[in-house]
Amino acid sequence: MPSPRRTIEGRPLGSSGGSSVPGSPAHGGGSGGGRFEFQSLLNCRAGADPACARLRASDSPVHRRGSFPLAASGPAQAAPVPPPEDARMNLNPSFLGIALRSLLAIDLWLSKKLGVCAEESSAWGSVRPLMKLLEISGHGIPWLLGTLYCLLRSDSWAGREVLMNLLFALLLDLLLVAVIKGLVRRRRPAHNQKDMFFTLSVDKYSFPSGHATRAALVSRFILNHLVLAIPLRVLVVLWAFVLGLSRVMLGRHNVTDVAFGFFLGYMQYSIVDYCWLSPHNVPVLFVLWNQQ
Ligand SMILES: CC(C)=CCC/C(C)=C/COP(=O)(O)O
Repeated sequence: MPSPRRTIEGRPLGSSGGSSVPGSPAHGGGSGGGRFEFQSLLNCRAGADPACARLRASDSPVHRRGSFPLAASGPAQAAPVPPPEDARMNLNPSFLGIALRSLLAIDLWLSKKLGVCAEESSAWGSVRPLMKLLEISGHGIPWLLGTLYCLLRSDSWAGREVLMNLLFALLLDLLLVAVIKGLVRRRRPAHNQKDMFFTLSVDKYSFPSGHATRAALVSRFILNHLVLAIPLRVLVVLWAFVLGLSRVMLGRHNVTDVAFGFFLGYMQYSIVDYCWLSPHNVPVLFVLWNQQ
């Protein structure tokens, strides 16, 4: 017969003798301390043991506020030992904590469900090449090289000004995404294949999606600075949306990476618009250009 788990005092846990020695599992000092305390509390019968009474008195939020009669009676009250902060958080998770954990669980579940072309053998594996083409259409390299090429070929000042700002927007986007990815360090989904074209070191992380930020930024930029017929404007918005969706379908990202990416890209355009580079506010850029 397996022997019952014992505390460092030699009394079995879960009967009536949960120890509250700091650093012991029952006190929450070891890994998973909150769970041990919770088990001890469940197994305690009211008034059966002073140690149990001490645990109840120090753990419950009601008792901590001092409004429970047991907390004010009995010899164990002489030196109540408060549990460590992390153990209290395990027992009393905040509303925000529960909401965030639920959102994360829904995010992971939905992202896995939507990752229908993460592999060739996946349900929609046959459209994977098309998704990868979309991936290249939102990659930083073609956008940077394309903008630089157009800038060098442009023969109008108005065109140069717009392209100079697009270049600034693309560089700002790369910088902000790299900083946030480096800070958050959220791993890409487990079902992602590591076959992405030309990545930076931070691109092993997934939050936020760089393709989604670029899609939102560039499409807002184009809609504001190019005169396009309505069908083309719809196409631009559609491209941005499908590009974001394809990130999840390819298994590169979770839904929240893309949603935040869209939000960030949208806000980045506002920054670019606010700091708009022109011969009036940054004459040096345009004077240098004139001298070439
Ligand atoms: C090397 C350059 C200039 C850009 C990297 C572009 C890239 C690979 C971004 C990662 O995008 P996701 O975060 O959407 O996977």
